[in-house]
Amino acid sequence: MSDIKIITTSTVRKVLKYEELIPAIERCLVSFSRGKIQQPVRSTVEVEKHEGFIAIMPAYDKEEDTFAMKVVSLYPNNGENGLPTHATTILYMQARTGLLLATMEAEVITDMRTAATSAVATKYLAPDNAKVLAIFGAGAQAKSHFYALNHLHKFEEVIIWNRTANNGKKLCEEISKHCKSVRFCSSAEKAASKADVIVTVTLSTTPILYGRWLKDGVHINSVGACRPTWREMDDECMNQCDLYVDSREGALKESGDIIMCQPKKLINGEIGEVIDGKCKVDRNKKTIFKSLGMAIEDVASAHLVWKKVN
Ligand SMILES: NC(=O)C1=CN([C@@H]2O[C@H](COP(=O)(O)OP(=O)(O)OC[C@H]3O[C@@H](n4cnc5c(N)ncnc54)[C@H](O)[C@@H]3O)[C@@H](O)[C@H]2O)C=CC1
Ligand SMILES: O=C(O)C1=NCCCC1
Repeated sequence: MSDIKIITTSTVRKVLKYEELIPAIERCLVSFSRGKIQQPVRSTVEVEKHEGFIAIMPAYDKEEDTFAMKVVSLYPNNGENGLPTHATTILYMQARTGLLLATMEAEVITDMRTAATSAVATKYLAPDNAKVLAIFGAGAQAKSHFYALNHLHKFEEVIIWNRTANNGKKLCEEISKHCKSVRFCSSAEKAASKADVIVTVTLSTTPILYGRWLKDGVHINSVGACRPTWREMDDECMNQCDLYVDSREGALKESGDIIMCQPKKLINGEIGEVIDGKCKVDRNKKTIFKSLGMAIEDVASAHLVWKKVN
């Protein structure tokens, strides 16, 4: 047995590329919805004293014979102290023996695989000819979402809204090298009402996106609000849209946007069912992809990284 490898952030950054990651994510979303993935809904431990939580996320891909487990902590208040709000590690194990092959620093994997998942959802749910992308938030996920979505589709205009204008403007500066028209907008309403595709990637626990702002046919990737009492979208937004999720089981346990919605909001399908042709989509309708994040996305990403370093 060779030594266990420690794979650092800089290695992950070097080897993980959207051109391979996006198809790998698309494949595993289908496998998940076909029941070919063994993945419990993640277990979460609340650390009330510090307003944080820690979750463990294991999954086994029966077709690929790959296994990994991610540990993720989310401490929203860290941001105020200049610390990362999320900390993540993946244990990549040999499925055949259960032995540990590698420990991977997983922040870049988490940013990229979440954005790749939203890119896949956008490919299947967004209106044809989407021109304007609005991103709500300016953190790690906002950045990765721009790059993943820009990889699949060239938007004519990208609008960033963020609670803190300075951070929003900094993100605009960075991504303006890759898109002709990028601007910061201090009004969430104005940003949303122009957009064909909206990405919400904030740590807000109350709605920041309202149904009354939405354009016809808009597609929303809602990536934040991963706790049963947290919201990113108001009831009107939820009720105007057809709703797709990564995992029904996960969404019904964790998504405040779905659990708290009045009247009760029905899920149209899992994105894996859409890709697989088992669930028909009307692209003229407003759609939401509610992403909670799945361990199998980490398994697929870690496997790509592992193949590159071996
Ligand atoms: N669905 C998934 O697979 C995953 C979801 N996430 C979620 O995505 C969201 C963004 O994560 P990161 O970019 O890594 O975090 P980050 O800490 O890098 O950025 C957070 C962003 O939220 C904004 N924000 C914080 N509090 C806010 C409030 N009350 N109202 C409006 N904006 C607020 C900040 O200004 C910042 O732009 C989080 O909710 C996170 O938990 C993260 C990883 C995976
Ligand atoms: O899937 C993940 O990774 C996460 N999802 C929700 C927020 C924490 C990280």
